[in-house]
Amino acid sequence: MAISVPLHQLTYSFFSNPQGQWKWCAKPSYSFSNNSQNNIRAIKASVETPPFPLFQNPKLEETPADGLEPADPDFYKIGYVRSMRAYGVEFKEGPDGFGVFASKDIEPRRRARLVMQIPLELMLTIRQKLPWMFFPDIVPLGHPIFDIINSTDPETDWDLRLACLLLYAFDQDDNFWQLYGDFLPNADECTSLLLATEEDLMELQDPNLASTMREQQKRAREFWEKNWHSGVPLKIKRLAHDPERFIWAVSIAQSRCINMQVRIGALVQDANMLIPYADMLNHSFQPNCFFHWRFKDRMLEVMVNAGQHVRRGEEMTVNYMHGQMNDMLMQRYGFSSPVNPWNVIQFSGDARIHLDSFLSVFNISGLPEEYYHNSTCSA
Ligand SMILES: C[S@@+](CC[C@H](N)C(=O)[O-])C[C@H]1O[C@@H](n2cnc3c(N)ncnc32)[C@H](O)[C@@H]1O
Repeated sequence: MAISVPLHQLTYSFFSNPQGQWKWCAKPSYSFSNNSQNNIRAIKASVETPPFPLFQNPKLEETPADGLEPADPDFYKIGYVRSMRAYGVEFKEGPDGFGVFASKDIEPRRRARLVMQIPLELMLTIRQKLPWMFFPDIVPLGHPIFDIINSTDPETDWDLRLACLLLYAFDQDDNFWQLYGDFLPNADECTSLLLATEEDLMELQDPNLASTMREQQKRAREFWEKNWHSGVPLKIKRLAHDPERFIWAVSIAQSRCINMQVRIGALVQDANMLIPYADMLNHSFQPNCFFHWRFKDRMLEVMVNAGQHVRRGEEMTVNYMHGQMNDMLMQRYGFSSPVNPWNVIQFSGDARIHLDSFLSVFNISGLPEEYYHNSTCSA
């Protein structure tokens, strides 16, 4: 797992791309190398063909024309042998980290179309309400991590709880997340502001967001100090030797958690879930995909919208947040969107007429659309 890079050795920076999007990153670019041992995300394609037929894996090229790197075949294999299925999609590394791309044209259909299925067994899941419950049932009663998770508030501490479960899963022999962890962003790749230094937070030029992030960092650090003190048993200690490791796990939980109402057996429950493969979908306010929980088979399905045309090579996306402004996107995921519709000042039809008539006094009329937008939209 690529998570032990000491934070103080890194240079973090905020940068905006030509589209006006703000993003925080420990390094301005990714390292395209296949070396998970050296804390570098494994992404390089090999020329082996995966031994399973359902994946329509693209023919791997030495230098991809689109500048994106196909995922390591192992990335598919570890999920496939445990019943994850994907149809007509491929995972590639690009400017926003891993993303999911169409490997063939998807013609518009009257009904939504299935592209991925991920079974419950591969997910890390914690219920939001007491009695708390998690899947898969990997934490034995009496294990001290059980007590640590149990000491939290299920409604507010979902991120701390998921972080504990994730760290615990990494430590379990033969647990799927031990393998999947190699494909998660490490501390210098993860854009979460939880990993930002004080200097970086000052650069935000948003005192509210900066102070929220400081509080969140403090909360995660204090939780680690309380539960990872020198007297804890080794089986707890080794899950997170330092607070940076724990804060990294919280940032993974925050930036990848999917909240869903799932029915498992007779229980319908709100759950916080880390869902492998689905968590590689990047965000768009005009997404072409959505998530669907399939009760019968207890699996998450990623569906392409009805009527949606997706061309080969196009990115598949979901909408992470409805009705939230860029500061919320920054807080949770470490990026903002220049086209966030919730950062637009809402003028009612009348208000806009009033604005136009006010401006006409100054001989200004017919302002381009962007002048009606809130100029503070980049967090
Ligand atoms: C759920 S993960 C998606 C997979 C991720 N790209 C990866 O490499 O593992 C969410 C993270 O992806 C990145 N991301 C997703 N959508 C993005 C977007 N529209 N613009 C910039 N970064 C984005 C951010 O770093 C965010 O914290």
